[in-house]
Amino acid sequence: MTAKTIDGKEFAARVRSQVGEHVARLKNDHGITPGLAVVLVGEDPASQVYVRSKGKMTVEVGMKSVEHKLDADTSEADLLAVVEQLNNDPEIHGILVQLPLPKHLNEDLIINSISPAKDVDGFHISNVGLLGTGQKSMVPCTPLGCLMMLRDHHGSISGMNAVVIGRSNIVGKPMAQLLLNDSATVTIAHSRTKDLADVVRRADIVVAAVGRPEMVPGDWIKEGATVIDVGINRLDAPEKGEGKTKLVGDVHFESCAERAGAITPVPGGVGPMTIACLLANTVTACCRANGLAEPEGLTA
Ligand SMILES: NC(=O)C1=CN([C@@H]2O[C@H](COP(=O)(O)OP(=O)(O)OC[C@H]3O[C@@H](n4cnc5c(N)ncnc54)[C@H](OP(=O)(O)O)[C@@H]3O)[C@@H](O)[C@H]2O)C=CC1
Ligand SMILES: Nc1nc(=O)c2c([nH]1)NC[C@@H]1CN(c3ccc(C(=O)N[C@@H](CCC(=O)O)C(=O)O)cc3)C=[N+]21
Repeated sequence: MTAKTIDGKEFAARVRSQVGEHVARLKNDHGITPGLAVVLVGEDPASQVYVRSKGKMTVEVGMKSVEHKLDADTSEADLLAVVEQLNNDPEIHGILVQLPLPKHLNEDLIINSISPAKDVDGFHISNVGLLGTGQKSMVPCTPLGCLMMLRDHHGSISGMNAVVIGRSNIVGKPMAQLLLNDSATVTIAHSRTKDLADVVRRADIVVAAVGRPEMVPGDWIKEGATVIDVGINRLDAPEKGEGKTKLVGDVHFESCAERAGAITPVPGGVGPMTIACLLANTVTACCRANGLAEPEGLTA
């Protein structure tokens, strides 16, 4: 079997155009412009890539975009003050604090200082709890993007065997929760999992969120399975020229594509969907803040 490549770039463009329509309606009918604030502390290169394309796309869909770039040695008190100011700013509906934060800052403390209603990353403890109990919440963008692609491809994933490789709070765990809420049978694998190959071989859906370049080989993939590759790994690519780099995922694309039924590429898969879902979450947050009907199809 040769897999269908799920075009995340194209899917994300569709989601963004839906978001754009909602933004236009909010402006025309209610005089409201959704606003998204991104806070970046220090200069993590992966984060910078993300912040750059995010800012561009926020403006493209007609939303207000605010960026706070703080020095790597910013104190916890100063960062908390920035978050507090954004919490109280009526023109800001979504707040994202870029992770990872420099070591001297307590990530949990900072994340939980964001107003849950503005927590468009869905990382605040009350959003995590709401998602875990199947209540309306802000849903983390990367897992939400993965879920949208799975629903689009399969219609329903009810009863399917899903394996999530990785158990981080930002990807693996919320991904497993969303799959479970859609009635998949979910296994979460991690670095202590025994016989990972055999675990993955049972999966109808494989979501790889490990952070290890091309770790999942094709011979782990059940014939016809759907493979969602969350990994973003930047490698040196001397074959492209001196000093050049390339992005690869956590799955070995060519060999997995030979066995899978469908697969997401890197780049152009989950990454663009993450940003589209961030914009979708900001519109959702804005509608909720104003007591307006929220967009359909853009939430879990
Ligand atoms: N496309 C996008 O929008 C996004 C992409 N990413 C990418 O997704 C990947 C994962 O990110 P994130 O969840 O933050 O990463 P973390 O490093 O926080 O988590 C990685 C997880 O993978 C597990 N793991 C590590 N090695 C192995 C192994 N050999 N076998 C099985 N499991 C293993 C770890 O297990 P343990 O818990 O036991 O240590 C851990 O649970 C990265 O490549 C990241 O760049 C992240 C966010 C957004
Ligand atoms: N609070 C917080 N929320 C996040 O969601 C968050 C974060 N911190 N820290 C960093 C990770 C990483 N992340 C990416 C999002 C999009 C792409 C993306 O669009 N990637 C493009 C490629 C971009 C390129 O060419 O470099 C693609 O896959 O096609 C990548 C990575 C969000 N993260």
